[in-house]
Amino acid sequence: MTNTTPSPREQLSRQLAEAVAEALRVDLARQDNALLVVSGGSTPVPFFEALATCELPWERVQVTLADERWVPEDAVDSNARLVRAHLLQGPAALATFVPLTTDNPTPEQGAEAVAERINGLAWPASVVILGMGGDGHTASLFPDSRELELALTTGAATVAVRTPSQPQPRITLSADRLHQAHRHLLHITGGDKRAVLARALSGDDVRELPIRAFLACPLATYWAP
Ligand SMILES: O=C1O[C@H](COP(=O)(O)O)[C@@H](O)[C@H](O)[C@H]1O
Repeated sequence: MTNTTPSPREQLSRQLAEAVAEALRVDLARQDNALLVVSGGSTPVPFFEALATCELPWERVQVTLADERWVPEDAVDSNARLVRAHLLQGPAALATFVPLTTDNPTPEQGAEAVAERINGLAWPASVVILGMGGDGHTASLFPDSRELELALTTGAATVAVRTPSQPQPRITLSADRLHQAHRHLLHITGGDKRAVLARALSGDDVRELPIRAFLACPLATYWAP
């Protein structure tokens, strides 16, 4: 007999998907469109798949990313590719997806065009779902990024980011733009990330652990082992 009990991570993804879908429904009851900002990486895949099955007027939902590697959309490590493959499926394919890259060779050259595109969306976002790396980065706000200070302080929508610890240049939504959302959720899994979050909660230096910039949003944490 096969074991059909969902794993804690699957249960977490389902709970997160239901919470996000309900938040979108609430906002869509009083406005034409609602914007969802998602993160990339490996953690959100089961959440994307669970959200894609939720009943929503998807044609009124807009989706964009908290950050992106400056790679072609069909690259294996493209967050846009991940969203298209796992979230924009079935009825959810009717959502409007706005990616964060252009054909320009660098994010510095493309950032303005991306900001223009992004500014056409239904801000403030209904929900921002943040991820977090083992170094305390969230979106592409990395502790070792040259542009961390700029990304934390600018009023612009996007910032091109160069980070010694990362192989590709990136583009990120600014902290200001992310802060403007109505709701902030953190989706993380595993003991290592729980320990990083505990460390973040016990100090206040945002440059050491950039996730600290969002702890007081308030930030609802979805964690599973
Ligand atoms: O680089 C990134 O990493 C974080 C976390 O990724 P994960 O693979 O540990 O889930 C993610 O939140 C961010 O959007 C992504 O660009």
